[in-house]
Amino acid sequence: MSEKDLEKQGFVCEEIIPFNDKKPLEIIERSIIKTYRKHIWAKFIKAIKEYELIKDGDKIAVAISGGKDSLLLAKLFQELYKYGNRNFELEFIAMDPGYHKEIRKLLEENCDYLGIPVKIYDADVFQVANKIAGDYPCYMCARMRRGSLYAKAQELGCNKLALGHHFNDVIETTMLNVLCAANFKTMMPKLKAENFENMELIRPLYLIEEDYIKRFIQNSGIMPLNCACMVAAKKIGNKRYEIKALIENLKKNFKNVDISIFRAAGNVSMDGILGFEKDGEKHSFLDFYDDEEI
Ligand SMILES: Nc1ncnc2c1ncn2[C@@H]1O[C@H](COP(=O)(O)OP(=O)(O)OP(=O)(O)O)[C@@H](O)[C@H]1O
Repeated sequence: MSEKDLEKQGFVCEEIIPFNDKKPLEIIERSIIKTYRKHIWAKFIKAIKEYELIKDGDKIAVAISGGKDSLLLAKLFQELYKYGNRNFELEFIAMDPGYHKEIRKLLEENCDYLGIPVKIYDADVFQVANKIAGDYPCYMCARMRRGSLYAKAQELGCNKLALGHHFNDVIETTMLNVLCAANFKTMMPKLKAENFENMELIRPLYLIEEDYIKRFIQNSGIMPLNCACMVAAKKIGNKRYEIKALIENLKKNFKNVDISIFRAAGNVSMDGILGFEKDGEKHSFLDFYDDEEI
């Protein structure tokens, strides 16, 4: 699919336009646990319980890009802190990778309006990724961004970094890996950081569908950062957008196909695979075949 076709379908830097003026903060906060109780709040709590994302004494750095997902993530953590047993601490961090002045201002205004005490710091990610990664800056940018966020979280004494990836990010990653990288690997709800000791990454929006996040933000009247990237926007289209469109099309003919893709990662049959990789080492089913009883 060409960039033009994707744009026509609204898959390139889709703008999220509010449905109404900004609602008062108390109304926005209440909507999270009332209007969106089933599709957002309950799923946030479910992911935290099911994947054991929070442990007593955790200090969690919530990473805010200013987009719809991470703004919601920050509000969810604040609500949990308000009503939960407060067995954890929170920090809110945002890295300015070289945003345009207006975008930085929007990020500050939104966090201010939403009562999120965010610590914004500068990092030269856009320029460096653009310089060293040529036509494909996204991968490099994402890696550098992750490293920078881990470092900031650690500096603040945090042991966890929370990111705003959601259900659709998870299934798109699974499909990207099968269709483009010839492997079966999903996006995990939590993982241990490779280069940062005692640091874990958690994804509390893991079970929340993107459509509800969009709806929540549009109803709140907040204008999130939509397309803050200053580098890739002018370069090639992102394969992720094509996968998004593919899944949308599949949904027309296959009932609950999104849920099936999601669940596949939890139902892998070890008797039905040719090989697997564990801790960087490859294994074949033949390694075990002769030892198994007939
Ligand atoms: N500049 C940044 N500062 C802090 N956190 C960031 C930044 N960029 C990304 N993140 C974190 O990484 C997550 C995934 O980033 P990605 O760019 O894929 O976000 P997204 O899908 O556009 O989500 P969002 O709507 O939150 O921007 C974000 O939800 C956020 O938690």
